[in-house]
Parts: sequence; C-alpha cells; structure tokens
Amino acid sequence: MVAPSPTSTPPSGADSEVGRLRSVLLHRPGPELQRLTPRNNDRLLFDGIPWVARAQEEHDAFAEALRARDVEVLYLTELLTETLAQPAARAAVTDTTLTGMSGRDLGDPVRAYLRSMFGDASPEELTYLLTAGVRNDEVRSGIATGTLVTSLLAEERFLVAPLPNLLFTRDSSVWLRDRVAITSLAMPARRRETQLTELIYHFHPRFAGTGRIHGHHLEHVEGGDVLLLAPGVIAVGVGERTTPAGAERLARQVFAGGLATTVLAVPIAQERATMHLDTVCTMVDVDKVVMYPNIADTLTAYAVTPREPGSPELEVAAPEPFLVAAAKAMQIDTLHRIDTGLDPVTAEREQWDDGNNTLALAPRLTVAYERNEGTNARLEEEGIEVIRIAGSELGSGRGGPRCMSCPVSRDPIPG
Ligand SMILES: NC(=O)NCCC[C@H](N)C(=O)O
Repeated sequence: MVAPSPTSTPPSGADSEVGRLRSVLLHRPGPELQRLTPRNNDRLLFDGIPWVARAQEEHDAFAEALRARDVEVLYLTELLTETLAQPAARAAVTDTTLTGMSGRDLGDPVRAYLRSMFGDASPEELTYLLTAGVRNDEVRSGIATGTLVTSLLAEERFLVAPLPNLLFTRDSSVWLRDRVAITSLAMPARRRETQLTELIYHFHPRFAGTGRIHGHHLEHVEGGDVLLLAPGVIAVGVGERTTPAGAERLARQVFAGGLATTVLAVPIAQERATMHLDTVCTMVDVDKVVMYPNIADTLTAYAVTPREPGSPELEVAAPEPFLVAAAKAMQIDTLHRIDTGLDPVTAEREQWDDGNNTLALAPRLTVAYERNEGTNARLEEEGIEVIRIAGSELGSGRGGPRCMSCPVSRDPIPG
C-alpha cells in the first residue's frame, strides 16, 4: 500500500490569474491516451491520435519549465494513488464508477466482476483502471459466468471509459480564494473526471480542511470558463460547456462564501473552437489580456451582483462590452487587449492552436505554445515575457498551457 504523503503546506488557493504561481496541479499524459483510436477520438474530444511518448516529453518539458520558476508541480495520478491507499476512498470511487450513470451499461455480473477487480488492485493498479479504463476484451476472457453484456458488446467497447482529457486539469476543479470548486463537466466523455478530483480533495491529507463548493452532480460549470479577473471579480464563460444555470449557481455560492463581489457572465459561441472562455481570452498582466480579435468587439458581459450584501438574490445588469464591464468591475481605467495574430487569418489559426490559452506564472510572465509565433511576438512587444513550450502532440486534445494546469496556490498580486 502507498502511504499518503504528509500534509505539507496547505494550499492557499488563488484570487487572480496572474499572482505569482506557487503550486499547480498537472496530469502527465499516460495510458489513457493509448486508448484513442480513429473511431473513438471524436467522441473522446481529441482531434487526432497523439504520439503518446512525444506528448509525455512535451509535458515533461512543460513541468520542468514551471519547476525552473520555482513552481511546485503536483501530479493528479500521484495524488489519486495516495488517496486510494484509504479504504474509504476506494469504496467511494468503486461505487461512483460502477453504479449510477457511470455504471448503467454494466449489468450485475460484470459489475460484480469489476468490483472484485477493483478490490484486488493495488492503489497504483486502481489508478490505472480508473484513468485508462477497462475494455470488454479485458474482461470477457476472465469472467466465469455467462453474461449478455460481454458477449454482445464489441470487444473494443469500454466498460469503464478512459479519461484522455484528464490532461486538462483546469476544467475539473478551480480554486476560488481558499476554496476549491469541484466542477460539473458537460460532455459525457469527461463526466467521470470530477468524480476523481472530488475524491482527491475529499480524502487526500494535503487538502484536509479545504472548503469545497459546487460538485459534479450540480449544474454544468467548467474551470476553463472561470477567469479570476481580479480579487473578488470572476468572469464566467457561458456557452458549449458552462450553462446559464451553472454560472448562476456559482455566483450564488461565491457571494454566499464571501469569495467574490461581482461575477461577469460572458456568452460565448457554442462551438468547439470557443469551447471555454480561456480559448479566447486569458490574462497576462493585472490589466492585460491576450484575446481573439475576431470576437473581441462583440463579446459582452452581464454583471451579476448580490441584491444586497449576503442576500441570495441576484441583480443582473444589462449586457455591456466585455472589456468595459470587466474594467468597471475591476475598478481600473482600461483592461488592455493584446490580439492573437495581426490579421484575421493568422488570428484564427493561432486561436485554434491555443494562442490565447496562456498560463501566467506572475504578472508579465507567461507560458505559451511555441507554434503561435505571431501571438507570442505581439505579447513580447507589449512587455510580456513568454516561456515557449512545444505542443504539437499535447495540442491534439485542443488545449494549451492554461487548460493543462490548475493553480492550487498563487500569491496575492502585489498591491
Ligand atoms: N479549458 C480548456 O479549454 N480545456 C481544453 C479541453 C479540451 C478537451 N479535449 C475538451 O474538449 O474538453
């Protein structure tokens, strides 16, 4: 059994996008990516079949770039394995994986077989089963009783689905000040991810005492839609993933918890290219965003505030241009915009390749994919230091440095 690591520094959470990054949760791509095939990649939300060894090299270089700037890197699978050393955690994850919606297609004999497979597995093996999934042919040969499920389902059909999008740790939890929000993912291929993040935050000693909000069973909210524009000001994209009801629920919770005073609900097109707000806009300084110019002039925001301090009733203002509403809520004169690319075609290409999806390590210091040369050059012209990373394979899941990271501790921004 793996002993849980001792509680080190309790996470302080984050109240901005650009405060000095101290600790971050990543997921090194692993065997779950080996499960992608040309027949299932669309359903599993990948645009192609990544070369896994190269994706791991790219990811290791990303993690090393963070460590070189004194950022602590936590790995999701390590935390999960440590969590699974606890019998209560194993029991909880076995139930959520094999019963309810996730286990709906199993039938009793297969469920019982998988239950005993999970029960016999070491924490490392269980982590593997939970992330890489279990295919029918991996069960069919071992199961003793006759079952229609293993007989009729195709060999390559997953009985426990693989989770290739674990790579994008941004989406499955988000820290709001010292509280962590367990999100609720909209796409069926990703729903189980938050069962795992919820398990880690609930059971791992490192997070003992951390307050949690939201939950995987509530209205859809994805972390890629949540931008901490300034302390107390949160923008929430509402589109393909986060629903209006999700944004509304999150607003109520952050107001009730004293975590924010304004939430800006930002409608974004319900398309794959703009699946999250952080695919079109991320912060690179306390008053600067890198933004997709083709939508910059039409993006709007509805400012949501509590009707009275402490009241669960909300006041929803009329929509305003996003940059105007954001600057007003942040109490600054202007939220400056740096465009992705100089012309609409370069902008569209680089937006698609996650040129907007940057991860700030501090004000004016950001990590970006090297391939987005136009955008990176513009960032540097504006005084932003860009740490370039390779992402030819990582990018096949359509996510950049921000999507691949969940900040667990950031310093407050210097006053
Ligand atoms: N915040 C993000 O934009 N995350 C990227 C998620 C990509 C993943 N393949 C998905 O479609 O959900």
